[in-house]
Amino acid sequence: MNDLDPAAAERAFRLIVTGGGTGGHTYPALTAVRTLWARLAARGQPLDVLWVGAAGSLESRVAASEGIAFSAVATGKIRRAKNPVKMLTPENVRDMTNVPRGVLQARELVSDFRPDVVLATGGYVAVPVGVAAWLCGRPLVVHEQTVRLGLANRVLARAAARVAVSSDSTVPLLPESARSSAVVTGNPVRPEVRTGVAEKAVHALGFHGHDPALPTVYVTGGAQGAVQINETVGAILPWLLGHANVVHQCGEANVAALRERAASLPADIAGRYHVTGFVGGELPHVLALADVVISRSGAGTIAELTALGKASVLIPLASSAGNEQAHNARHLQETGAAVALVDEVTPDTLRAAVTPLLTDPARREAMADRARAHGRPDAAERLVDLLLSVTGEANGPVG
Ligand SMILES: CC(=O)N[C@H]1[C@@H](OP(=O)(O)OP(=O)(O)OC[C@H]2O[C@@H](n3ccc(=O)[nH]c3=O)[C@H](O)[C@@H]2O)O[C@H](CO)[C@@H](O)[C@@H]1O
Repeated sequence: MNDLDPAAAERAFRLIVTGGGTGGHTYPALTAVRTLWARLAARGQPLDVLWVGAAGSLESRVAASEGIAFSAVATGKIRRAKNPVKMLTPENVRDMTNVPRGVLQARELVSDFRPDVVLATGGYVAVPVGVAAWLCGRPLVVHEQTVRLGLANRVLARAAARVAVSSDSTVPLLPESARSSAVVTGNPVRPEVRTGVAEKAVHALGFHGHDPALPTVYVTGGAQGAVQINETVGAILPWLLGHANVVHQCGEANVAALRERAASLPADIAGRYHVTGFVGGELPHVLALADVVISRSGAGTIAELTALGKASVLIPLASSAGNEQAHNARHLQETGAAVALVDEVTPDTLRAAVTPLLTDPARREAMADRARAHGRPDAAERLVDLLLSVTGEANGPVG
């Protein structure tokens, strides 16, 4: 057990965490909470956590399943348009009024809870909570998962005591006033992601036709699935199954159509194809089984693929904020750590990108090693160091 001032051991460390909307913002927050809990437990100090998020959201479900106290605040997504007048849609006007309402609700929560620190991991809901932290003079740590700052974090970076970023290349892109408070921590990956066992995936998925003599391709479009990836993979599926087993995560909304399509595959290869809407608790095992991953390039997925060292073909979501998924994919491609299919995504370009990775194991392993060189397995620990280091610092107008 580490040394700790006895007075501090009696008192719980108080954390408000906010962020969500997607897995990319939610899971790093969860990983930071778990890592902080373990760090404090090792020195005999309890942790009190309140997660502030949107009602009915992914983060509310994750907090409930982890036994973390949760409070909802109003939040609004501002839909951007090139012409500012076009932003005055009824949805935007309603959502704009939600933001000040959310700030008032969050200010009450922060002032009642009196956190030692507030951690914001992005998403629209983080804005009112981060602003409330600043208004109440509580230290705010912002964590950014992507190379380019998301909109919520661009707003909050100016109010933060520290801005934790996932890549060195983010620092020059920060607002000038936030650069001196930037710390490169990396993007925390859920610890269980590194504990997968390939054989367990075959069992957990009921993937009875899996051929252990062939490599396995994991196709994933993020939590919702990606129609573009589903269609492009679908067009080369009979060819792909001639060379590999395929686990295809396609999004719950698409699973029925893809299963119907799979029913017409020739019998000798059909067993090598496993399609599923969402990969839940078995994700670590599926990643362990995968030799090649075909995926979107959201920051969470990239952090996992680099932490594990996986060869991948990345097909970025073209409409991601600031085109950051394309930036993520190109960033890895520059060092041979992935193949980025950015401009021309067709069955032919996908087949050309995947072929050498399936037919040449040495090439695949070299790419996996270069991907691993980008990984930051200690990201959660570094973020926790930062949370503990700002405790007691004054921040904001009343600090
Ligand atoms: C559409 C959108 O706004 N995307 C953004 C969102 O990504 P989004 O959250 O969609 O995607 P990420 O790659 O960041 O994270 C997805 C997470 O969900 C997990 N997963 C996925 C599928 C599945 O079946 N099971 C499962 O557990 C992945 O392993 C990963 O941990 O936030 C990221 C982080 O700010 C951004 O980089 C993305 O551009």
